[in-house]
Amino acid sequence: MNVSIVGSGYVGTTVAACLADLGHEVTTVDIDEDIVDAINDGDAPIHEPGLDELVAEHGGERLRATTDYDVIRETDLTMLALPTPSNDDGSIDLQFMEAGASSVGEALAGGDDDGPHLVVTKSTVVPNTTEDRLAARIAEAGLERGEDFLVASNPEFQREGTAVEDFLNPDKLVFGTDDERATALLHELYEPLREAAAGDVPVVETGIPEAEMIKYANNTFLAAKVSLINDIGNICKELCVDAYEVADAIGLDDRIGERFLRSGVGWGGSCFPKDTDAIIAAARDLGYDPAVLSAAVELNDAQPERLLSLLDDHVDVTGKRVAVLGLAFKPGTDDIRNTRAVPVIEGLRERGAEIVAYDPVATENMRERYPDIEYADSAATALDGASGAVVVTDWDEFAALDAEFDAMTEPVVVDGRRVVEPRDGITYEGLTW
Ligand SMILES: NC(=O)C1=CN([C@@H]2O[C@H](COP(=O)(O)OP(=O)(O)OC[C@H]3O[C@@H](n4cnc5c(N)ncnc54)[C@H](O)[C@@H]3O)[C@@H](O)[C@H]2O)C=CC1
Ligand SMILES: O=C(O)[C@H]1O[C@H](OP(=O)(O)OP(=O)(O)OC[C@H]2O[C@@H](n3ccc(=O)[nH]c3=O)[C@H](O)[C@@H]2O)[C@H](O)[C@@H](O)[C@@H]1O
Repeated sequence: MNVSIVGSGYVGTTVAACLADLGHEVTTVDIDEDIVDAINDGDAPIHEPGLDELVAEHGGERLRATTDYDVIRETDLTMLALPTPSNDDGSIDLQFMEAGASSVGEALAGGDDDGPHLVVTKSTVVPNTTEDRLAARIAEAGLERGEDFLVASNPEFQREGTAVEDFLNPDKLVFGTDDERATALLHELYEPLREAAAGDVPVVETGIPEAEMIKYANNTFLAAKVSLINDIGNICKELCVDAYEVADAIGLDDRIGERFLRSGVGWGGSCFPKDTDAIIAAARDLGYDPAVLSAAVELNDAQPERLLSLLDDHVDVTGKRVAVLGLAFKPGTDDIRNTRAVPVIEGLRERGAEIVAYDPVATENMRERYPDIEYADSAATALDGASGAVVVTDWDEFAALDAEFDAMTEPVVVDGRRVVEPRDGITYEGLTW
């Protein structure tokens, strides 16, 4: 098939490169010329394992990029993979989606009338957005839904750090449609993926708002699961009980499941925080206050300060050098959006600490946000002379740290991710164990 994808960030580029690898002709449309040039030159615009190889192989050939929306007229369907950030009150900000939908409408209106063009919402949007807001923007170009264009929702469940692997081997595909022609096109699009996937890939055929809600239910359920294990972990810490042994045991109950039971400094990233806020705001708008989700957010917001209060128990960090190990919101990515490192850095600054931060790949992104803190080029350099270290991201390399702690002035390590091995010579505090 010939596919266009509007928005070539974390999701758009990964989906585009994977679809190209599966044999489709794919063009991404982005307003950022650097991203467009990178893809056409065969360079991935973001850090994501496995993506460099795919973009190197297909970029400029089966995978192309452009700033020109008109290209979508030549394609069989268009996916919208545009940002859906939060407004100040937590509600979803649809300005990028609406601008993209308007541009798609204008591009389609400028072409020949050769049947309806399918526009698929890949981005995470609150239920009814695709039909009420995006279809309306497309129609403003003088197009008729059903005649000139169709809309559908096909939410994406990939995680950063494993996005390529996740996209190619999803646990489900969700097709939210109101028209058999749209359903058929989505089946055609994903047929090569289902053939190549390691296991069976079930397809959930449903309505458009249901598909949109499935995405929020999926993300908020997982976020709340982590908050629940953090709540249990905080109790465990008070009781001197190891929350990880508890989690391993309850994870054996397949009604609970072993995944997403790692307690610690909390969930960050580009999606859990904004999606939880967005669905809470949407619910409150309708007069319903979701108590469990609100509590999950509140608990998550408090974990970084719990981490720092454990450090306070051992060191007065005022005027002292403190190492922050890990800046990315999770390992395997350079993404710092809503990383727990930000409240940790803020809390250390409030305490008057001199921060030295280290991350294997996210340093440059964090330097843009905090140009005035010191960045080390290795964990060893960050620890050298530090009075206290806090672990914020569970990068594998932190598990191998050992003699490096000997260079600390006050060897206190507070681990927010259970990654450092406790050893003789350091005071080790786990957040929930
Ligand atoms: N990041 C992730 O792993 C996942 C994200 N999602 C959802 O996917 C959506 C996109 O997220 P990301 O890829 O992370 O966003 P992103 O911010 O990485 O990428 C968005 C891209 O859209 C481009 N853009 C903005 N306005 C545009 C316009 N009018 N026309 C063309 N291009 C435009 C930007 O230049 C950027 O390259 C969001 O709704 C997010 O919630 C869903 C699953 C996973
Ligand atoms: O909508 C999205 O963007 C994506 O959001 C999450 O993916 P992602 O944010 O990339 O990463 P996760 O692995 O889910 O981790 C999110 C946060 O939870 C934290 N986490 C995760 C698992 C756990 O056991 N404990 C824990 O604290 C991580 O450290 C991280 O800060 C979902 O897992 C994806 O399915 C979804 O597509």
